[in-house]
Amino acid sequence: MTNPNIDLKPVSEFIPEEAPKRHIIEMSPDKHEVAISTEGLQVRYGDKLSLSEGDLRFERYKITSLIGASGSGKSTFLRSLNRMNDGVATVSGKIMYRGLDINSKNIDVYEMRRHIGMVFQRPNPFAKSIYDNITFALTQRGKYTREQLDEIVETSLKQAALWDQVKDELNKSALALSGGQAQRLVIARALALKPDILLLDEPSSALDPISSAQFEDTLLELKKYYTIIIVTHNMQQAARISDYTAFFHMGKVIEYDLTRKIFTRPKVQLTNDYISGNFG
Ligand SMILES: Nc1ncnc2c1ncn2[C@@H]1O[C@H](COP(=O)(O)OP(=O)(O)OP(=O)(O)O)[C@@H](O)[C@H]1O
Repeated sequence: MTNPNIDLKPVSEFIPEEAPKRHIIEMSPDKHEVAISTEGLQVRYGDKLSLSEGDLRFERYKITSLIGASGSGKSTFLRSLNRMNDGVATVSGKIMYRGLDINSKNIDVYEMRRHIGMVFQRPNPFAKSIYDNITFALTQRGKYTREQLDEIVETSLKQAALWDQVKDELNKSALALSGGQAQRLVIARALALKPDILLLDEPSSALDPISSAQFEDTLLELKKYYTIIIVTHNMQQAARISDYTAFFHMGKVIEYDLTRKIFTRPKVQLTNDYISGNFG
């Protein structure tokens, strides 16, 4: 007979769920130059812990893709890297950039974002001319001559592979650009601030296949000068452009390795299931 004073829980609740196996690449300082890293990063929306991802390192001048099913925490992670979750979520842990914890209170977030730029899923040009879109943020905080601005506009548009298409109509409204051109413009806008790291959140999901292919070529060109971390749902894209891939699942990175290893011989079954389309 059971004792009615004891609230018996099902036995299954006493057995801890087995933590999924993980495999995270080691990056040794003598072999890999690390551009940005996290230490004990956790993100909570209200009471809900949505991301608990300890220590990850991202190599300089490489492209790292963040992949995983919807809701696995990719954007939450990416947005935390340049404090886009401030005011939206509670982000604890360290984000180390050039020896500084940029998640600490005394950081000038605006200044930090000049170093770590972000481009969102949907291109969001300002209702201004192409030229002013690129120079707007610069002129808000600094003094530049017209010649300096002209030079920055030209260089950024060239890097974003848009210069040839728009060089004769820089005063045209940016709202008249096509989707692919607008995405390049917002990249040029981010590049004008001369960032070190570019964070891209599904940047080509709204583009047609041709624009998307051109966009991938642009990224491969940009990685000569920038460290790129990109969220993508497109497995082929991750396989084509990235040096490293991190697979997210339920707020954790399950596997993080060289892209060719992730896509040819992943070490964790869950990764294999995801890339072979068994879930997500
Ligand atoms: N602003 C928010 N407020 C509350 N919960 C949020 C917010 N943004 C994300 N979440 C939750 O955090 C978890 C991770 O979401 P996140 O958007 O980071 O996933 P994701 O992998 O980027 O998904 P997707 O591929 O669909 O963009 C989800 O459970 C989501 O509901």
